[in-house]
Amino acid sequence: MRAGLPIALPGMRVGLLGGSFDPAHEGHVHITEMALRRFRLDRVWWLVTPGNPLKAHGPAPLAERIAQARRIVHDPHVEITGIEAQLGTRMTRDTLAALQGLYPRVRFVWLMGADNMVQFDRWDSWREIAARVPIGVIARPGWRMPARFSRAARMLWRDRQPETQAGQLADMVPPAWALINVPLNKQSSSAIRKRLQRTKT
Ligand SMILES: Nc1ncnc2c1ncn2[C@@H]1O[C@H](COP(=O)(O)OP(=O)(O)OP(=O)(O)O)[C@@H](O)[C@H]1O
Ligand SMILES: O=C(O)c1ccc[n+]([C@@H]2O[C@H](COP(=O)([O-])O)[C@@H](O)[C@H]2O)c1
Repeated sequence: MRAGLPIALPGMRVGLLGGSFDPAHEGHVHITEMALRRFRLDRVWWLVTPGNPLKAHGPAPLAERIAQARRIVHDPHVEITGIEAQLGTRMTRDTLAALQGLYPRVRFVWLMGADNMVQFDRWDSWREIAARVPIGVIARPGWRMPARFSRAARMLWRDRQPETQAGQLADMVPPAWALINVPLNKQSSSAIRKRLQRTKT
């Protein structure tokens, strides 16, 4: 195992929550706890990205975002990582390929909020991502229906699992995905950034 990377035992179910976390907020903590419980995961690793390939504006420095995320997460089952910077990957497809090479016996599940499902078909090699790992989608206010009827969801409709099967998602052979309904949380990093900007001016 490469120095500095998280430890995972063979057979562990690890959820990967990729994000800008600019800044991390209670919504991230909430969906992480929901994902741990409903997808029956052993761990969730936050992958704090050096920068979302689809977002034009660069986020705050990685070290700052990681330090702030660590201040708000207290669950020992959750690890805040800068894995993509460590591995030198930016595209999710490349990150997953690298992680699956490094942890061949770990069962990874890609996690994302429903808003990301709506633009998933614009991600690099998104069909390959869906073929590599099961995907757990978590409800977000205003995005449940758009996610359900998104282009990616339509193209992967055969692979959609009923919510009642969410606990088995990590054991399924991909492509497989499930959308879980959870108590909604309105927090968003862009709203926080806007508020901070207003207080500065
Ligand atoms: N309140 C929330 N409910 C559900 N999912 C969320 C919520 N906040 C963030 N997520 C999900 O967490 C992951 C990381 O999100 P990200 O760091 O982009 O935060 P964000 O609040 O969505 O940021 P921004 O407002 O800048 O887009 C994404 O998959 C996103 O969909
Ligand atoms: O690989 C891609 O093409 C790709 C395109 C858009 C977003 N992503 C990933 O999606 C995750 C969520 O990003 P964000 O900025 O919405 O928090 C984060 O891990 C990004 O690297 C990945």
